[in-house]
Amino acid sequence: MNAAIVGGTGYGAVELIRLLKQHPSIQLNSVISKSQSGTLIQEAYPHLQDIYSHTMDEYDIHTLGEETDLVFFATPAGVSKDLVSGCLDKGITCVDLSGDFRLTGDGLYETWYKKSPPEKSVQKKATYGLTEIYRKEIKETSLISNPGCYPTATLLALMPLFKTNWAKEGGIVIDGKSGVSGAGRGMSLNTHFSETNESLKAYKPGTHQHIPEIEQFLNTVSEEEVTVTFTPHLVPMTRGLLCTISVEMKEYQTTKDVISYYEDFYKNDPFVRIRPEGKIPATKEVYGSNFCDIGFYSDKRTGRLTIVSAIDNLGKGAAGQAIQNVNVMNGWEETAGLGQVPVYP
Ligand SMILES: NC(=O)C1=CN([C@@H]2O[C@H](COP(=O)(O)OP(=O)(O)OC[C@H]3O[C@@H](n4cnc5c(N)ncnc54)[C@H](OP(=O)(O)O)[C@@H]3O)[C@@H](O)[C@H]2O)C=CC1
Ligand SMILES: CC(=O)N[C@@H](CCC(=O)OP(=O)(O)O)C(=O)O
Repeated sequence: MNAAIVGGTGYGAVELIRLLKQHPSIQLNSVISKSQSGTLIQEAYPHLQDIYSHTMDEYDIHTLGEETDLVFFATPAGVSKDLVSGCLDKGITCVDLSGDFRLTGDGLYETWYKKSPPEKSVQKKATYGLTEIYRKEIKETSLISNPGCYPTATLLALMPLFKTNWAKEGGIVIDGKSGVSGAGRGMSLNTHFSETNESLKAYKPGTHQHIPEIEQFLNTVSEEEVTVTFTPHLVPMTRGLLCTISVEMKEYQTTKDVISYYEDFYKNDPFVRIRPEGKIPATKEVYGSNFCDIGFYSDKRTGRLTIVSAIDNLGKGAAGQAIQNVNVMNGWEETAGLGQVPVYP
């Protein structure tokens, strides 16, 4: 299968290039760059010398239609929503890493992304690519809306809990922490070295665009309406994302019982690793991989359950999960191209 990546010089694209190099059934035949078409990717990323040796292309739907079966959009919000339908018309499968197709409720995308929404007819074709939860739907779609990084870690931690009706719908507190690559490669005052190094800061409390995404999908499995308090933090590390989630339980369950339920829930999912009692995951333990590691502590004293979920924001949080979804869509081994053991230390 021939694939193209749009947004060629961004971090998501570069992670896709790294992972696709190991994929047995996908041939990368075009890296499309708005800012640097005509140049070699190694001009921007010397580590990719001899890894992808064609010059980067301009976006041209006719060439894509003739040469490409699959397009990954690794572009900022607001780009893919206008390009995807042209690809689908030509029979090209699309995987969108941005937030353009994730929010389905009326007015949600405009409110949280401050942009005009995608055409409803195209939006309807999108399937949310949280692989472990929507595998059946993913098999039947040609447009994947890949989840956000914080929602991936949060929903994998919380969906099982709401499916079993153990948690109260209110009072969910999510403390998210991301490495700086989560903000992409573009330069900004917020992310440069002296602003982030030796510092830890919260941003967008209560207003982050991933809040409606988390609530929308939890609401598909909860009895009553779920609301979440989500505060992301920027951490002075390159990669990695950790969500520490506190939930009020309807009835106390021991940590052992919670773990045993999650182990069973994810027993056929090669990328979700449930930690044994007393072991809480760290971002270093998933670095460079497609794993989501989840640990638990159930507090009898407060009646609250703490869930800690760790991913690599560029792996399971973006490019890794995008490839996992393509594997599922094509009936390939779900782990194809994704066998990387986390880089440690
Ligand atoms: N970084 C992360 O950890 C995660 C990112 N995402 C999402 O994935 C997408 C890509 O993220 P990331 O790679 O980190 O972002 P980057 O900012 O690193 O890269 C995005 C790339 O898109 C291209 N681009 C920028 N503006 C436009 C435009 N107006 N039209 C077309 N192309 C444009 C540029 O590449 P060029 O000029 O070469 O075309 C740019 O480098 C985003 O939507 C992001 O929110 C989702 C989960 C995690
Ligand atoms: C550290 C950092 O800035 N992370 C980004 C991650 C979100 C993202 O990638 O945006 P979409 O998934 O909505 O497209 C942020 O908080 O906005």
